[in-house]
Amino acid sequence: MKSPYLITKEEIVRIYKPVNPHTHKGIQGHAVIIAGSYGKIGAAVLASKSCLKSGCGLVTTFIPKCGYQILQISIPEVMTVTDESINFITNIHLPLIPQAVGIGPGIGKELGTQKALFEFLRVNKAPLVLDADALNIISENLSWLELVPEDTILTPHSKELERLIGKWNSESEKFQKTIAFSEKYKVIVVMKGARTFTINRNSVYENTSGNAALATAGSGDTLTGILTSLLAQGYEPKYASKFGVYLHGLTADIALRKTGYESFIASDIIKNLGKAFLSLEK
Ligand SMILES: NC(=O)C1=CN([C@@H]2O[C@H](COP(=O)(O)OP(=O)(O)OC[C@H]3O[C@@H](n4cnc5c(N)ncnc54)[C@H](OP(=O)(O)O)[C@@H]3O)[C@@H](O)[C@H]2O)[C@@H](O)CC1
Ligand SMILES: Nc1ncnc2c1ncn2[C@@H]1O[C@H](COP(=O)(O)OP(=O)(O)O)[C@@H](O)[C@H]1O
Ligand SMILES: [Mg+2]
Repeated sequence: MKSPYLITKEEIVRIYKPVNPHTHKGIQGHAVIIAGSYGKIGAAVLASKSCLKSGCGLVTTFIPKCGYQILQISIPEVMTVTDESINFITNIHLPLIPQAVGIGPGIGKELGTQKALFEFLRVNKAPLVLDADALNIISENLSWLELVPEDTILTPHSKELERLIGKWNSESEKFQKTIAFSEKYKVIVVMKGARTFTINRNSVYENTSGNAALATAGSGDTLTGILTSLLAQGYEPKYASKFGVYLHGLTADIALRKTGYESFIASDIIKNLGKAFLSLEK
């Protein structure tokens, strides 16, 4: 394997498109987050809030009924559409055409949710982020990846990656298998971990921001929201995937002085998104 390209601040500053003063919320993009099940509505809250706080104009979140009040009270800026089922997602129906969709955090693996994911993948045309249980379900149905838009972004942590590509015997085999997977299915794989690598076909990019404070519940759910927001704003997946992981890591680098490693939580990622964007302005 070639040595990875580093995702540096200089490159991200070139990718970053500051907000046009004449824009409006319709132009900023409408993102959809499909997330949550009973006991894991927090994943939907975190993904939705990070999505809205990363610059898209509108966010609609699709959740099972049990999450309705939680979501509306936690984030009044986000619109909510509920499934007919109370505890988990069974039938994804969206009253809009989204500019991007992020699906998977906290959805679980109930049979009804698996069917709903399949039906959704069959009809969806919007740029897509697949995370968490969406990946776990797809691991058992890899042919479903033939349904997703080219350059869909997958964000597995190492266990989820193993479910997708199978076990590896060395680091280099892990990269080889992930590159082959990215090529076969024409997707971008963000291999999350203490070091995060973005694999786009045979190109490997290593993120240079972030620290161990990110090792906390919901940290990946917020990354899904950030990536979905960038896609909804029109960033191409090859740029959104690098920009998103860099911004996500940057929030932890900014927050660390105040929170230390121990008290940093996923909500601190969201809280520091503003400072992260500001630090990219020339
Ligand atoms: N508030 C909420 O609503 C929250 C909801 N959430 C939702 O819960 C669902 C389950 O998600 P999950 O990721 O916790 O479970 P799972 O896929 O079994 O993986 C966990 C196992 O993987 C391993 N592991 C190895 N390397 C790793 C790494 N770098 N990063 C992470 N793990 C790594 C490690 O195993 P070990 O190394 O111990 O063998 C570990 O035991 C999912 O839908 C998610 O969105 C969460 O976001 C939390 C907040
Ligand atoms: N030690 C670490 N250093 C830097 N980043 C980390 C570290 N541990 C975890 N992360 C980052 O935190 C996020 C964790 O994602 P994930 O495991 O999906 O969390 P969750 O499912 O709880 O939301 C990933 O972006 C990962 O790269
Ligand atoms: Mg996760």
